[in-house]
Amino acid sequence: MLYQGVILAGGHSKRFGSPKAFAEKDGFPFYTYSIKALEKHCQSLVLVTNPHLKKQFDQAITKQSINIVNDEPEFRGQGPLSGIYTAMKNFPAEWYFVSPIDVPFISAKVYELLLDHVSNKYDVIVPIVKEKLQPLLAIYHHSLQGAIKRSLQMQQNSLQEFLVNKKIKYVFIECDQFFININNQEDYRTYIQG
Ligand SMILES: Nc1nc2c(ncn2[C@@H]2O[C@H](COP(=O)(O)OP(=O)(O)OP(=O)(O)O)[C@@H](O)[C@H]2O)c(=O)[nH]1
Repeated sequence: MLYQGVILAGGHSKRFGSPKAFAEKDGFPFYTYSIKALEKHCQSLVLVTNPHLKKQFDQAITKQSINIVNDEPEFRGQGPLSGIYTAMKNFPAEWYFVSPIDVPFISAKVYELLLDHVSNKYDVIVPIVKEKLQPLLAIYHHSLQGAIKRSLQMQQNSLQEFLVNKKIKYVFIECDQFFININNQEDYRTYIQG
């Protein structure tokens, strides 16, 4: 089975104040933790970003095995769904292992737990952590590509809303540390420097 890693890196880090993919934990930029977690399971990785950040990623990531692309122009700036769609359109695979770039405590273990549930019965395998759905760190089946496209065409950009009526396997995960999400400077002080 072909597994494609997708790193969502097209956000503008407005709340953080500077590109958070390049903020560091223990001397390594945040995005490297997503690469590390996905590399263990995926034959190929794509980082989907925006034209403002692409050059910075091109210079920082030298591994040939990691593709760096912009969101499809027709859906640019429409959020994470646009990144997932771009990966599905340009990098054919059966399942897409998705990660954001602002979860520097992420581990390959999370995908290992989700992978156990991969089955053609489902469209998406999504973690639930402390009763909260985590759709940015989940596994998506390629058959969703058309539905994602239609949703984006209608400007329905919410990932949570997109998942309504999809065949979802919810995977309850105890360890919430993996999902710590750095959105602003206060999060950074609390979780990274604290
Ligand atoms: N490819 C792609 N990724 C996106 C897009 N919008 C957000 N993301 C990514 O999705 C993840 C979650 O997004 P947010 O937490 O809202 O990050 P953000 O948009 O940079 O942050 P704010 O500007 O503060 O809302 C991050 O990894 C972002 O880089 C987009 O339009 N395209």
